[in-house]
Amino acid sequence: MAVVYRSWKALTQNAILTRSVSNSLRLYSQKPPAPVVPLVNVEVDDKSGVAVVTLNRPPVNSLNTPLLTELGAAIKNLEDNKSRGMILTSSSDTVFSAGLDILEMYNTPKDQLSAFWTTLQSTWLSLYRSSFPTVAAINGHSPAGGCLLALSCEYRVMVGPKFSIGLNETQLGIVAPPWFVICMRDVIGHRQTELALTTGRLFSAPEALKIGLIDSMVSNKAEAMAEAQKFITQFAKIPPLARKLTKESVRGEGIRYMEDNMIDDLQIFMDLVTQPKIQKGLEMYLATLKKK
Ligand SMILES: CCCCC/C=C\C/C=C\C/C=C/C(=O)SCCNC(=O)CCNC(=O)[C@H](O)C(C)(C)COP(=O)(O)OP(=O)(O)OC[C@H]1O[C@@H](n2cnc3c(N)ncnc32)[C@H](O)[C@@H]1OP(=O)(O)O
Repeated sequence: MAVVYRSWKALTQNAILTRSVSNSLRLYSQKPPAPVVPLVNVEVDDKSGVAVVTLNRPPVNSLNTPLLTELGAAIKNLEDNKSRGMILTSSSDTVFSAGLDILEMYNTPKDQLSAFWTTLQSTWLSLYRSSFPTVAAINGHSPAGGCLLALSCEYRVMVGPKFSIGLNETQLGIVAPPWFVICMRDVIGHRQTELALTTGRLFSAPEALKIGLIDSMVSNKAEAMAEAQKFITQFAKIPPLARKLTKESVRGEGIRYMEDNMIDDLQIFMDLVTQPKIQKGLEMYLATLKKK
């Protein structure tokens, strides 16, 4: 028995030695690990105290769980530090955000699907009810979830005329949840929302300006940033608590909807999106995007 033990021990020690030599050799031959690039950049201007939060998930800033988690953390951080305001924009020249990452909803295990949706719910709520002023500087296309992010800010400046924005969910065979609808309705009104959502219409920037989906159209990102700063500056003289409570009151319906219905909303999402027919639709939509 002792012999067996000794030889087993020698064997394992030998294996450990071999493994550690080969690990070291592998380390020498490996490239240095790629730097971890944040999916969301936050830069706070020293003078104005305004934070520029830049979505940075090339190529199209599709919203997956890690990006939404980072965005949620960034907003919480600004909240904790009593931020003066936030401008939400994109590092891409052509896309603000392509909306929810369809790969998070297609063929996804249930626990991941559930984590994805609850992260979206909580990040959305923290943006929508943030105590500080928020502006979307929309410097590219902004369909579906991208439009939701923009609608959740208090002011929208969009680079035009060539980019588009809207809630196009029905075109994909899915449904914009009630809180998406509330956001749209509060900005463009009931009638326009019904028309826009049932057709899944994407609006060009001039069309969006006409129906009030955006507040202003500019010709480049620098102009968008300047106008966004200007919007936030007007709050310098407004007492922050009065501002925050007023915003919460105006946005009460959306806030209460989410607070009271988080679990039901998740359940409805899970039931709908896991249906074979919807999965097939998402598969076909992904294929058309790839074929372009
Ligand atoms: C009452 C009950 C309620 C229950 C609710 C239930 C369900 C609803 C669930 C959710 C609501 C959904 C919200 C959404 O946001 S769904 C996403 C909708 N988004 C879109 O339709 C936009 C699709 N993308 C585009 O139109 C274009 O990409 C673009 C944004 C106009 C940019 O065009 P561009 O030419 O610049 O890029 P490409 O098209 O070549 O794309 C590059 C690359 O990215 C991939 N991609 C694009 N968009 C997405 C996406 N949203 N998700 C994942 N991947 C995306 C594309 O396939 C390309 O990939 P490749 O591998 O070919 O490089």
